[in-house]
Amino acid sequence: MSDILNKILDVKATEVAAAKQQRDFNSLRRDVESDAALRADLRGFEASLRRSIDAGRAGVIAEVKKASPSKGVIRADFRPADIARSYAAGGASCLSVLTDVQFFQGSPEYLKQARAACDLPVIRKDFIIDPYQVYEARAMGADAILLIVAALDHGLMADLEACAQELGMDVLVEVHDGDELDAALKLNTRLLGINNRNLRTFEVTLDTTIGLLPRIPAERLVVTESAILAPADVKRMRDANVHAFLVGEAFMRAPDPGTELKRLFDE
Ligand SMILES: O=C(O)c1ccccc1NCC(=O)[C@H](O)[C@H](O)COP(=O)(O)O
Repeated sequence: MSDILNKILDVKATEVAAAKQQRDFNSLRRDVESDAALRADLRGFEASLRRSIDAGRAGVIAEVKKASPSKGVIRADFRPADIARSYAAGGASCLSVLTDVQFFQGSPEYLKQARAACDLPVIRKDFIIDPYQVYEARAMGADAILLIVAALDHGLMADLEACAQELGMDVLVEVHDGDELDAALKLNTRLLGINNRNLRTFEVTLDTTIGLLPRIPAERLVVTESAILAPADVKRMRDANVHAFLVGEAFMRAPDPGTELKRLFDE
């Protein structure tokens, strides 16, 4: 069965092959590793989330997302730098910027623009299947990458994690069910995303996060992802001891995303 995740992964394989034709891996790697300014320019993604939580607030990864496969165009008037400034003013801990072009109408340029407009650490939100994309992520300024367990076998996922961590980036590993959780817990990263959206069917339920919580060791920092739309959703998660959130649509549909962030998390 060819679902949306498989379609996206097929396109990613083609994109990576084309990118390597434009610029080979060794050249990209040399440039990233020899750039002293880039090496020094890391903002600490996990550290920023933990600072918010240690201060008694929610850790909010605020997403910069124009469109998605499940919802189509979400924000037609899409200005990443303005959105980033609004999120920073609204109290976000970190940004998530979609860099996928074909399915989310994102762009690496959007990541650069958003990061340049504020002091927040940024995760490259894309479908990473090759070390080449990890180096690309750092080259565009990313402080963290997302690894989706449903898209990767364990050996590759461990290699991608090692590659990101060698470059000083944090890794958010994303799961949706118990088997994926078992695989994710074999990685070193402490950032564990639970996606409430099934990436194959688009169904959403916050029960996904709640159901997996008892199996997660205390040292992991759980990030609940997708379908957080109202203060009641935030309360439900915080009552269950989940204090880190990745939110896109609810903010992107609001006239001022940072004001909506405050409304959702301060009410
Ligand atoms: O959102 C989709 O339609 C989608 C489809 C296929 C793969 C991934 C997809 N979304 C990525 C995300 O998980 C969300 O952008 C992120 O968690 C924020 O979700 P939301 O707050 O519901 O916009």
